[in-house]
Amino acid sequence: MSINDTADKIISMEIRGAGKIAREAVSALRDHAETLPRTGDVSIFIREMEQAAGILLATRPTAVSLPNAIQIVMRDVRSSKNEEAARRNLREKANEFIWSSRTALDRISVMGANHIPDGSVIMTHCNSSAALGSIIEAKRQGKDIEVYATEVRPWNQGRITIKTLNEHEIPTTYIVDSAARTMMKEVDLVIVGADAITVNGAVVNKIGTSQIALCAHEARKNVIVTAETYKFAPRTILGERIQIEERPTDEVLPDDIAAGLPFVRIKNPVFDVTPAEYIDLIITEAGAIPPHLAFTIMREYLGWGLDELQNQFLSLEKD
Ligand SMILES: O=C(COP(=O)(O)O)[C@H](O)[C@H](O)COP(=O)(O)O
Repeated sequence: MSINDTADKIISMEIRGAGKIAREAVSALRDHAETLPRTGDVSIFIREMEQAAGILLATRPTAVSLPNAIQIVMRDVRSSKNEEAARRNLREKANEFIWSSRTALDRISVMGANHIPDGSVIMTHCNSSAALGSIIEAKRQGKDIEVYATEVRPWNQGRITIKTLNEHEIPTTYIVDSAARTMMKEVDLVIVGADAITVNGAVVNKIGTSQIALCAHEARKNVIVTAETYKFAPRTILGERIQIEERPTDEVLPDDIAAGLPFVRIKNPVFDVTPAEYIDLIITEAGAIPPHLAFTIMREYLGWGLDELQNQFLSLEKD
């Protein structure tokens, strides 16, 4: 798919969910490289690819999987000696990312399932392939499980979730978002995905996740986050904050109704932040970690955040 088509589909949410956004963006970059005529000048190729990456990066601001995936694919391209090497590098890195991101999901699903005891009642929120993968794998292992799935206003991603759960014949109860606390007493554990994880172990995920985590904490139920390592945000080491996407207000209330309510302001933040103290475990393809070990994942798997930090200090010393 072309860069512009992919970007449009990410903006309109036809392509959504942090993992899928990353894979589709990478595959669009790989396809885009193939459409560029050979000029023999590596700097032209890099410039064109940076421009394409910029279009994809501007689509949605919160899921850190998007800039991370682009960085993974573009990092070595930027230092390639000639055009052929740059092209080869991009193709190889893109294929590797897509493959490893799928492998990561499989690993997380197995590890996640191992953390779901037989007989569990699970609550999930939004539509996360990593969270659903774990639930489906638990069922495949023969565990007797049940799920409470929330509606997820205003986009109703919960409908995609219940459709998938239904396809796997997993008994599911569909509830409105505001029923989460009432139903928490029926639940044994919460499993959700992530759009970003910060250096202090806070998890950014679909709006409402933090309320559910708070209810789970109050009811002493475990909260498990399933997230590939590329959902961790190394730039938070440098103090960068995760931008919470605000979407159009007519997703919450149609414009014609809003127009008749001049004193009413509508807000539509679509992600929220769950502090580390409300999270029991983060399951990544590299293993399950307590949230306060987020830094370790960044250091081991996403080293460039630290390179940047190092470079910043080096340039300070030079000044
Ligand atoms: O919050 C969402 C999706 O939000 P939106 O629908 O606004 O993109 C998902 O929980 C995470 O992206 C993780 O998903 P996955 O595990 O599939 O990467």
